[in-house]
Amino acid sequence: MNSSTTLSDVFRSHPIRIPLSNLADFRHLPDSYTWTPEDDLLFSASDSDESLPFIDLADPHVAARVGHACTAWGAFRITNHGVPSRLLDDIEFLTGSLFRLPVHRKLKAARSENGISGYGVARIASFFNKQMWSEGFTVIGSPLDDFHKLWPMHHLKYCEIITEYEEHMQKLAARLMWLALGSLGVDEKDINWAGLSSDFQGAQAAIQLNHYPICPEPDRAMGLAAHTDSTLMTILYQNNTIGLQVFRDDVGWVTVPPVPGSLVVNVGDLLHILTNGIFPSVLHRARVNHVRSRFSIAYLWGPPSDLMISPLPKLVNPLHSPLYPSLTWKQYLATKATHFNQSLSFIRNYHLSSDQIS
Ligand SMILES: C=C1C[C@]23C[C@@]1(O)CC[C@H]2[C@@]12CCC[C@@](C)(C(=O)O1)[C@H]2[C@@H]3C(=O)O
Ligand SMILES: O=C(O)CCC(=O)C(=O)O
Ligand SMILES: [Fe+2]
Repeated sequence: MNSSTTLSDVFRSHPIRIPLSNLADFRHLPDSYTWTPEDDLLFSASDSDESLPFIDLADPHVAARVGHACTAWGAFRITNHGVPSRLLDDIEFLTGSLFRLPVHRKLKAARSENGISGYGVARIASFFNKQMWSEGFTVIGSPLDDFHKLWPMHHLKYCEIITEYEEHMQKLAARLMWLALGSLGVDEKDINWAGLSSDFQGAQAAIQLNHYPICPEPDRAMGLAAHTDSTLMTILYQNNTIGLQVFRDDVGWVTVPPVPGSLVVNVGDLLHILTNGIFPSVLHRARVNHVRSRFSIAYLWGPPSDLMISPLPKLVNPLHSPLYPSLTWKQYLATKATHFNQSLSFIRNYHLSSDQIS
């Protein structure tokens, strides 16, 4: 993850200050953590027993299956992905070790109000009146300084895990991107036109570690509220605890139970833009429970942060005019910091009334 300075600049003009509480201290759910449909329109939308596609990456028809899942769901689960299970155990161990530290130790690496890396609540917290039952840690660029603050004696061991995880995720993300775009007939020259190299060199990423502690009243609490990711793609590992849900307009909330060794892949807003709306970026959220702590690790993968992203010309024609203007990941993150889940419709409407986004 190089050029971290560029993505880190994004939130300088969008500071957030959300108090962190020690969730383990609460025996009852405080009002400030009690969600109702007024706090989030989709809070009580119906649950469905549909299941998210499960794709074996060794399947001979893998590209068609990925393409279908991206079009119909904007998400899918994968197996046979090549990420060693030992590495998944290591990243889960790192995540558990981090969040099990006493609060005063975690706060040594607290994210600053206008910063991007470190310990804190998810950035989307600023859009809700109620607090979410979770804590997070964002890694962009080298985690060395933050990890040194957390584990003065053992930080190098944890940095190695992050580096190895990142290397595997980078390769997997590029492979999945090719499967998804290949299913639409997009080839290397279309990608080069967009300024991306065929191995997606220069792509940037964030790693988001999430912890959802045991909750006294899970039905009234929210772990991570409904959102889409501002990425090209997100690859998520979850520990063996239920919580992730994806939303489909026609069926409601679909639970994505963990399957040991598998990963979940989400289409993000930028891939939605690149495919001119063919792939939806999936709305998802995390619920909590009163039995087991839940951990998840999201690899949020995007383009070089200053590269202009726009609908691929191959996917634009007289019947399908471009739905979105060109913009960089940095510009999109800044839009998201103001317009949150309305960001795509905001830039779409802006595009229809003008041509450029500043
Ligand atoms: C690159 C990024 C995506 C993200 C904002 C960030 O700058 C770093 C944290 C990411 C994350 C992880 C949790 C959910 C999310 C919506 C959030 O609040 O912070 C995503 C952001 C995003 O995808 O917009
Ligand atoms: O914890 C989860 O299952 C979801 C996490 C997530 O959506 C994110 O980090 O962006
Ligand atoms: Fe997400």
